[in-house]
Amino acid sequence: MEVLQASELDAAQLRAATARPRIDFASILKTVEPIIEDVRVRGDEAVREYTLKFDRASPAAVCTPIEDLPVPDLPEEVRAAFDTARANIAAFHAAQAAPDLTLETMPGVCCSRVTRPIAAVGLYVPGGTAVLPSSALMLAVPASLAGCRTIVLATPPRPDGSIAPEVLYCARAAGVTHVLAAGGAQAVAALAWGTASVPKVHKVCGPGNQYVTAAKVALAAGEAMVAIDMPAGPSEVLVVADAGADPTHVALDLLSQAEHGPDSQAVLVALPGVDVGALVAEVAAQCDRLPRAAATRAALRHSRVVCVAGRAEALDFVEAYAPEHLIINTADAGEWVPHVASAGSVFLGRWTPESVGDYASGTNHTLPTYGYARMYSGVSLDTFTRKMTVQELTRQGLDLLGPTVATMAAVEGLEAHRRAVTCRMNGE
Ligand SMILES: NC(=O)c1ccc[n+]([C@@H]2O[C@H](COP(=O)([O-])OP(=O)(O)OC[C@H]3O[C@@H](n4cnc5c(N)ncnc54)[C@H](O)[C@@H]3O)[C@@H](O)[C@H]2O)c1
Ligand SMILES: N[C@H](CO)Cc1c[nH]c[nH+]1
Ligand SMILES: [Zn+2]
Repeated sequence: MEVLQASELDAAQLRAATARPRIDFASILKTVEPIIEDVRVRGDEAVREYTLKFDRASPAAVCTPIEDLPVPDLPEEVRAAFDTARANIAAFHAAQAAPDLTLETMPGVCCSRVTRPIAAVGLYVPGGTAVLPSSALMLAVPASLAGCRTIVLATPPRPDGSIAPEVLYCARAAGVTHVLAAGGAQAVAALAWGTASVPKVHKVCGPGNQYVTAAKVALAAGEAMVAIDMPAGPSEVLVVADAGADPTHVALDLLSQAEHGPDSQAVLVALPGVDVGALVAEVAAQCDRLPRAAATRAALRHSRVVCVAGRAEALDFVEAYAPEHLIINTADAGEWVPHVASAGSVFLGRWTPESVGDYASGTNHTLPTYGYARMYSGVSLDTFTRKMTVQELTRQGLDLLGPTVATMAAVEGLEAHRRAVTCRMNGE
């Protein structure tokens, strides 16, 4: 891990210090666009072919109603863990439901805002390098709570064509209606266009690798009439540590996101008194013990340590980086939050490893990466709903508001707009 001094960085060096591993979006699009078009034209047949090509699997069916899939038999301990996580995620997301609102803006002019579920949604659960049943919970629990009727979960099948039983268990428990045995751009395209077996959805949500993310962005910008949640790409973490932070805790927190894959990134912001040399050595030593050491080491190659003079400099760097996950491992962690503007999810104090949010505290782990935490929120109940406004005027309300509307319509030269008002007011 490269070690930098925040105070010595000029503007260009700061940009470099906050940069993520470069993604050649144009070249990924060149791969992804023909897949999207092929799935639009040939539907399930194309999905089958790409699944064979990229995942070396031939599932019995491309997409299956969940009730037709086997009920997975998992060890009691694993079921209990999934059930605890699901309960916490459900509790935190159910509490996010905002009441409808009604306001009389002028006498007799009544405006309301009501919430409606998105009828059909697609949930992408990554499965290329690791099976992520936790992502099934993070997506399906809020979709189900929001009241989405059709919930299609897509995930790459295993080599024998089946869906990982852990994903299936979480999908069933959380209210998924269909399972699409496909990953990558072909899965996202099948969800967005719909095929003979895959119900067309209105929104595709969930994290994934560069092909998944590029397909989501390309489809949302095209003719498929589909929305996406956000660009949720390779996982990343920024840890702020003070001299009192346990070096092993800090090292493992950094590694917990680096181990997601070679394109992940881990950044340590070290406050005065941190023994940076010892910490970097601890990261390397802990990394060597991991089953995914090679991929993790690759992620560490573009990870870095930034030494800061104090809280203000640390916060400036956090803002410039806008991390997906922000861990504040300091004695005064609680005092930092009011000063943090841009992070996907924040983990405070000595006893809050990022892993708890990845799995089971109740917050959502589907979060914006790559600096998108500046403008996107993570997945929540809102991800699966729309707000619809409603208005009703009384005769008195129209008399009061009508002249304003008629004048504005006249300014815009839209005569039918003006007369729709005046004919009601005075039969003009
Ligand atoms: N931001 C978040 O909230 C969040 C949450 C969980 C995981 N993640 C990230 O999700 C990612 C998961 O990636 P993954 O690869 O393990 O699984 P994935 O399911 O996203 O991707 C696997 C699919 O990629 C496609 N693919 C692979 N190589 C291809 C190629 N050469 N051409 C075209 N398509 C190809 C295949 O179709 C395959 O099914 C990781 O980067 C992880 O960090 C992010
Ligand atoms: N850290 C990932 C979100 O960026 C989510 C995850 C799933 N499993 C473990 N971690
Ligand atoms: Zn993780």
